[in-house]
Parts: sequence; C-alpha cells; structure tokens
Amino acid sequence: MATQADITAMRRAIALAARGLGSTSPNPVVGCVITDASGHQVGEGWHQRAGGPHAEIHALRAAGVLARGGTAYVTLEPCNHTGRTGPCAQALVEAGVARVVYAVGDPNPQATGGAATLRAAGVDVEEGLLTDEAEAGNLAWLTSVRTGRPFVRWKYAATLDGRVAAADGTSRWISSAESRADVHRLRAEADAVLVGGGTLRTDDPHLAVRGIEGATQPLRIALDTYAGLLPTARILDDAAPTLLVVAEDADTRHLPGVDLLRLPLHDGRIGVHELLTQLYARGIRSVLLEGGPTLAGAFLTAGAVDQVVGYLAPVLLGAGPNALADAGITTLTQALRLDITETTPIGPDLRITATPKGA
Ligand SMILES: NC(=O)C1=CN([C@@H]2O[C@H](COP(=O)(O)OP(=O)(O)OC[C@H]3O[C@@H](n4cnc5c(N)ncnc54)[C@H](OP(=O)(O)O)[C@@H]3O)[C@@H](O)[C@H]2O)C=CC1
Ligand SMILES: Nc1c(N[C@@H]2O[C@H](COP(=O)(O)O)[C@@H](O)[C@H]2O)[nH]c(=O)[nH]c1=O
Repeated sequence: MATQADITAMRRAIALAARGLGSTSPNPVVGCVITDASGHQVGEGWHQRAGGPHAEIHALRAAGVLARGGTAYVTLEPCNHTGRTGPCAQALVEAGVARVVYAVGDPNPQATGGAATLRAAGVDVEEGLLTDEAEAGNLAWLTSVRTGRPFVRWKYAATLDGRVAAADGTSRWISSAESRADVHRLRAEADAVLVGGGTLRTDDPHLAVRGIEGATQPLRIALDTYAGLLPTARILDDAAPTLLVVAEDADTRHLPGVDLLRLPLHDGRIGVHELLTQLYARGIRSVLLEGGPTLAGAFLTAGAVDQVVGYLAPVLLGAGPNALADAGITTLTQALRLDITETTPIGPDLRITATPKGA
C-alpha cells in the first residue's frame, strides 16, 4: 500500500524525468529519487542524454552510503542489460537498496527483467505507483516502442474559424506570443520538427528552438520533393541540424553540404511510413509535425498522428486554408474522432490537446 510519502517521492521522480525530454532518444526519459532507511530524500537524478548515466546511477551517486536500507523510486523499471552503461538493477542491489518502487514496466525486450533481478537479490519490489502520470511523461518513447516508428505530434495554430493562413498565404502570426513560446517548448521536447514543401516555400521557416536556454535543438526536416529549396533558406542556417527529404532523382547540385534523405515516390509523393521508418533508424523517437495542412492530411491518412495540439486564437479570417486538407475522409462515418486530453488557456488563445480514438 503506497503512502503519501511514496506518492510525493514518485511525483518528484516524474518531474525529474521530464527534464530529459528532447535529449535522451533513443532512450526513454527516466527520473529517480532515493530515500534513506528512515524515509528522508538523500538522492535524485534523471537520465540526461543517451549514452550518459541512467537516472538511478545519478541518484545513487548523490545518495552514497545513505542509500543502504533505503527506497529507490523510479519512473521506469530499472534496466537489466549492459548497454553503453551497466545494468541499474545490479547497481541498486550493490548499493544495498532495500526497496524499489517503479511506475511503469519496461516494454523494451532488451532491457526488461530488472524487477526479477532485484527480487532474486532479496529487494522488495513494487510496480504500478502513479503509472498513468509516468506513462504520460514518457508518451513519445512508449508510443515509439509500441509502433516501431517515431511518435508524431501534429501541431497547428488556427483562427477560431479553423484557418491557418489568410487567402494570400500569410500566417504570421495567428497565435499569440505566449502560444508561440509554448511551441518552442514543444520543439525542444521533440527529436525532430517537420514541415512540408508548401510551408517551406510560403513561410521560409526557421524551425529551431528559440528562447529556451540549454535546449537541445531538434533536427529540422523539410519534405522538398524536387529540392526547390534556395541555399539562402533560413532552415539551412547553423542554429540546428537540418535534413532535406527529396525524391531519389532530385537534382540537389545547388545544395552542396546539405544532409539529404532520398526516398522513392509513390504517386508522386514521399511515403509517410517510409519516411518515419528512416527517421526511426536514425534514432528519432518523436516528431513535431508543424504542417502544413496538406502534409498533415497525408499523415492522418497514413494513421501516423498520435497526438494533435491545436492553438486556437480569437481571430477570424473567413477565407484561407483550413488547418487540415484532404485526409481521405469523404463521409461522416469515416470522420476521425478524437479524445480531448487537455484544454489550457495560453495568453489570449486556447490550447487543445487531443488523441485519435483507439490510438
Ligand atoms: N498556422 C499554422 O500552424 C501553419 C500554417 N501553415 C500555412 O499553410 C500553408 C502551406 O500549407 P500547404 O500548402 O498545405 O503545404 P504543406 O506544408 O502541407 O506541404 C505540402 C507539400 O509537401 C510535399 N510533400 C512531400 N511528400 C508529401 C506527402 N506524402 N504528402 C503531402 N505532401 C508531401 C509536397 O511538396 P513538394 O512536392 O514541393 O515536395 C506537398 O505539396 C502556408 O500558407 C503556411 O503559412 C503551415 C504550417 C502551419
Ligand atoms: N503561423 C503560425 C505558426 N506557423 C508555423 O511556424 C513556422 C514558423 O516557424 P519559425 O520560422 O521558426 O518562427 C511555420 O512554418 C509554421 O509551421 N505557428 C504558430 O505557432 N503560430 C502561428 O501563428
């Protein structure tokens, strides 16, 4: 039976885990809190970057000998495998931790088994404290493990009448400065930010994280089938890495030094699943899809949107492109229905977060 102290410690571990968002892929985010034998917190840590120490190791280092006889609260089942770092289950045993409480079992077949190792060594192990909160904190990674492709969050900023640009294509800015700052947080949490050729040509977007100190820059990706991008495009500056996705035979001689991913076309288009498979192979576990409406339609048609984040601004345009273009839906029974998971006022706007039903 979990005590209030257990809940407080696990909630702290979940908050610590979130500090790793955007910099741990292909690993999950993990937080850990260690209390001594009398229940006082003596160490904490989080997984900061792939290849670096796991959360438990940071927390054990901080706790030192005080971990002996104490409890470790971990957001994810301690790992059991020797990858770039040693197995955490063994480190907890060696430190003399008496009890381990974790929120979510590790679904990764290579890492699972930590709980069994701990139990075999006589450690008291409990699973399932604040599971929903911990899963929400690791949504991108858990989704990518389940689907074998990166988690895709589609974000758009629309007027109250659902438009993402005026009739002439202008769209700077529909949402408020507060909302746009919030988008930079989403960018910082993602491994990659993706736009389509239409947005690339109309907006000349920059797509880097701005205004967040110490943020890890996501990979900027643009689908530009025939490599129409000008070498002066803002996306090619050195603020963050950039990947241009083009057709196999695209002429890219005017873009020397640009990192290219060449993919075959299907009906004249780059295939969404092929793209995501390639990105997964490059270690990308979460993608922030920043439009535009045509590309969002292609992703939804492919069943490749895991979460929708819409910023609705108290603005009306009456004409101009809608947030979503054709998504392969022709009659109401095919409508894609969502569950709203959160509504949050951001400055004068409203941010709505939703998940496709059944996802
Ligand atoms: N307010 C907001 O949140 C946002 C507004 N916008 C606005 O939206 C407008 C641009 O949107 P839109 O014209 O729909 O363009 P998109 O940005 O959706 O890009 C679509 C283009 O992407 C390329 N592409 C490559 N593969 C695919 C595929 N599998 N499926 C679909 N497209 C693919 C094609 O261009 P190619 O052949 O050249 O490769 C296609 O024409 C602009 O006015 C912009 O300001 C855009 C983003 C966000
Ligand atoms: N117009 C619009 C958005 N547009 C999105 O932001 C991109 C521009 O990013 P950057 O060049 O880095 O500032 C643009 O290409 C499109 O994807 N976003 C929003 O939050 N609110 C807005 O009103």
